[in-house]
Amino acid sequence: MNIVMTIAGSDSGGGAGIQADLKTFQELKVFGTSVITALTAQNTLGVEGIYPTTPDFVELQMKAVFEDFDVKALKTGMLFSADIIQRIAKSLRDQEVQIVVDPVMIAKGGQALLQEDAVRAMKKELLPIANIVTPNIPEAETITGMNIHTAEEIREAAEKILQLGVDCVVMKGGHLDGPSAVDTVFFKDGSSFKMRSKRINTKHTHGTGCTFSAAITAHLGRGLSLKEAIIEAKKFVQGAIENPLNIGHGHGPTNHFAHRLGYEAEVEIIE
Ligand SMILES: Nc1ncnc2c1ncn2[C@@H]1O[C@H](COP(=O)(O)OP(=O)(O)O)[C@@H](O)[C@H]1O
Ligand SMILES: Cc1ncc(COP(=O)(O)OP(=O)(O)O)c(N)n1
Repeated sequence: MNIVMTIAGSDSGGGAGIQADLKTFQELKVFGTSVITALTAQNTLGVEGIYPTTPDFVELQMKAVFEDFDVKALKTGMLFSADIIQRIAKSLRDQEVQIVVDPVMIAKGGQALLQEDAVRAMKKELLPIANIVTPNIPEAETITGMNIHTAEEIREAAEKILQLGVDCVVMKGGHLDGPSAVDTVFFKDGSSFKMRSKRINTKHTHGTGCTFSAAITAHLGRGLSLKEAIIEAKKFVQGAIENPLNIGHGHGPTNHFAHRLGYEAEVEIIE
């Protein structure tokens, strides 16, 4: 059995965070372990409160899992503070594990899930040891200090992020306009490719970023290459968005069961 880990915040509404990650792991047939950085009181309408875990207890959760399991790949999501990020980076120093960083900063409702001074720690401590980082456009703007509108600016921003030491940057296009949802992937050897899918006109996109990065992690845990894992994850999240559950009164969750029901989403790869 391939074992993976999520280091993230809990979403009481079940659509994002630890809950979305574990559902994705289960659907993709890997064994999911979890390290909780914060509890959120949250539903499809927004975040009502945040109760962070102490850095000591984050470290203890990681130690408990690592000393018992051979974790092949892990993802990080909501990390909340610089202190928690520093402790995670320290705990990962001696581990041989593939690392996917989803640089979660702000929830769809506008609530901050990462303190402002934590971005520095993410850039200095976490991205240099990561294999893949998956920023959406606003997150890439915060990391690079750039305004990003054009394809050329997406490439420039990705190059800046690669310079921090990560092997691969997936610039997610969910926040851009147009009939397609296009994500552009850049590797440190200079190669890149685009993944294009139909943009779904829906408000039920809560947890799309969490689900995408968890699916990448699951596929890395199953032994796929970085490129294969990213493509398979895009298909998984597309299927989950295309088949909404229509639950909750706000931005509802994506549908992780679509994959189990054999739904095959179309994703065009442009080299
Ligand atoms: N309306 C949509 N239709 C199709 N794909 C989407 C849509 N919104 C987001 N995606 C895809 O979902 C994944 C997560 O992207 P995004 O929503 O930008 O992340 P985040 O949740 O971090 O803001 C990406 O692959 C993106 O292209
Ligand atoms: C606990 C927790 N973690 C992450 C998020 C953000 O998830 P994301 O996939 O980016 O989805 P939206 O918040 O944009 O819907 C979260 N809300 N809660």
